[in-house]
Amino acid sequence: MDYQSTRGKVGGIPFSKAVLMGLADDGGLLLPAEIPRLTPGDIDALGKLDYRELAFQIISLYATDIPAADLRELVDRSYAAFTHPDITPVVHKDGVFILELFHGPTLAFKDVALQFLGNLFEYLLAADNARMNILGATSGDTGSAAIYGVRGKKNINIFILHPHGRVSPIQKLQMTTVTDDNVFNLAIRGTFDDGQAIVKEIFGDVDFKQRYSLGAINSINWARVLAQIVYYFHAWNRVREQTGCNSIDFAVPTGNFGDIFAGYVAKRMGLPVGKLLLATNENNILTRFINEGDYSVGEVRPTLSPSMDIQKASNFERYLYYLLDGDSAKLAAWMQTFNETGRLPRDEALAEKVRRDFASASIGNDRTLETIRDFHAGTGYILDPHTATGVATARVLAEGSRPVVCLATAHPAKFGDAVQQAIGQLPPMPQSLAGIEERESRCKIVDADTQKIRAFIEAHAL
Ligand SMILES: Cc1ncc(COP(=O)(O)O)c(C=O)c1O
Ligand SMILES: N[C@@H](CCOP(=O)(O)O)C(=O)O
Repeated sequence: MDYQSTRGKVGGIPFSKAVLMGLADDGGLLLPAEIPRLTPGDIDALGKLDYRELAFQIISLYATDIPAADLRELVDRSYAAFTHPDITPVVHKDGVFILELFHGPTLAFKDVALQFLGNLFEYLLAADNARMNILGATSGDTGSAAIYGVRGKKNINIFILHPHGRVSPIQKLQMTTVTDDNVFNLAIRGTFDDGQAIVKEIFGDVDFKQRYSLGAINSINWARVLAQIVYYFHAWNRVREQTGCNSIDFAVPTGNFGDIFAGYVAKRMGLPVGKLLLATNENNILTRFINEGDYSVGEVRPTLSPSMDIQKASNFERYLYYLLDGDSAKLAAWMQTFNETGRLPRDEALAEKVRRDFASASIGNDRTLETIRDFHAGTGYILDPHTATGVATARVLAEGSRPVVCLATAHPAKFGDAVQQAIGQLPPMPQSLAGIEERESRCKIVDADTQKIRAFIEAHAL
């Protein structure tokens, strides 16, 4: 399988090179040259597999230059760090299916891909005795999952930018209490969007990128999206076993559009998905796009679901590529317009096409709290505030004819303040967080300034 850029100037790249490249060298995002289409028989056969074997089978379709035995070992090792035997179990509560994606080391869905990506980087670098300096931006969860994925690994340093004062206290501690020599946490005076723009700008300087062998752990890296496709198949199998349904909907709390894009790819592979229900918080640019065709950027507002406090959704470019039927020239022009004006041209015919696959709702803080409260009162189950936006969206938008799977993207213990506000008690603390407040912590506060970040990397890179 070869990879090509959404902007059309980079192509014919094998999987392993695409993983190391991260952002395409023409500024676009890498996509597989084609999305494999599975038959209903293939999908039934996948339904009989456990999570590790399913992951191996799906990833094999795209990672065609990694020998099968090596890939199997990478996958097995990546999911050994999960605390639930089903890796991403599905539970049935109050009429919805909850896909629990938070049983990895840092208690958010990011672990599913970043445990794998950390091991994959190590494997690819070892083959050439090479080094890598990872640069990533986080609104709270990617950062710690990436750090846990590569902490202490030889030949890798990691630099993570998070928005100062805009992540939850536990999210911050999960990042900053990892004091291995190869980990550098930078709290920027700005928003996640500022951090992501800095990362893209630095990756866009191809000389700098090559000189320091920069690696990407954000969902601009195709391997992230790839590993996230797996749990859509897994959830389908589990729900089908229980209900005998013919198709399902997924409700996905969304910020950078990586997770829901993985669901879109699963649908294109043949998974019987009815609608992808996209949940946003007050940072609702994607909801406005889906419902009104209006893609215009606003201020990033702090909310109770801080990991979704994003306006410029990186992976949206990958989706636009398919929406524009692979017209790279038009897409490149659109992205330039967006960068210059903060908005995309309105196109009602395209918006209509979008609504065949997606429906969306924007869930404010009050509704988020109300959903956590009601769900807890009815079931005893505690939703984290991100998952609550998905459950609320499912309640508003589900058509009733198909089961809905809500992606539980984080463990509630990461967002204790919001949970306490909703139900008057803190969620139970998982063992992995015990004593985290007492651990030594390391973080540098910096301006959201590309030159300063670049200089920091130069001074600390491998
Ligand atoms: C807990 C949580 N939920 C939802 C999201 C949104 O996912 P995505 O950025 O892939 O749209 C994030 C951040 O990525 C997150 O950390
Ligand atoms: N919500 C994310 C934002 C970054 O998204 P990514 O999927 O592109 O890494 C976070 O928690 O950092």
